[in-house]
Amino acid sequence: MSSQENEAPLPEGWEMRTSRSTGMTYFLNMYTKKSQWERPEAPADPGEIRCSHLLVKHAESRRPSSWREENITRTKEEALELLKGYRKQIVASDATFTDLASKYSDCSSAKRGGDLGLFGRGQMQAPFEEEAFKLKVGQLSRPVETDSGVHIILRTA
Ligand SMILES: O=C(O)CN(Cc1ccccc1)C(=O)c1nc(-c2ccccc2)[nH]c1C(=O)O
Repeated sequence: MSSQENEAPLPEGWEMRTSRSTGMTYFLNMYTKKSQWERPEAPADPGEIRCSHLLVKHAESRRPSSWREENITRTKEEALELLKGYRKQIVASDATFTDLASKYSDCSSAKRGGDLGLFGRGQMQAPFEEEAFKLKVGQLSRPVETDSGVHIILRTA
């Protein structure tokens, strides 16, 4: 029994492989298919993820206007209260994320149930990216503030 087999399980998203040419053990990131010799300490970076979000804008949003409302005047606190209410409904299964995002999100993605498609790091505003890349698939974020407004994020892939 080599030391490798009886060590702690690998972090999520990694697999152990043996090099056909050298017989050496290496580690494969199952998302990006990148390999490395060092035993990984953290879950594999997924490279790209897919999320949906529900954005509630407010008077301090960089662009306080949306398909829903020409001139958005609610305060940031009111926006946060609205968003917490939507999150409660989703967690209690009283409504679906897609349904509420379609009806209430101030982002143009509301037309797609909040779906933003696949994105990698460096594409979204930093607070949004930071929260989104922490989520496991199927997990719903806590409210996140960006220059656009306040969001809840659902990781879908
Ligand atoms: O922040 C601004 O100056 C204006 N934006 C940026 C924007 C505007 C149109 C389409 C995409 C992004 C928004 O306010 C905005 N941000 C988002 C957004 C923010 C974070 C993640 C995904 C979308 N959606 C919107 C929107 O109107 O539809």
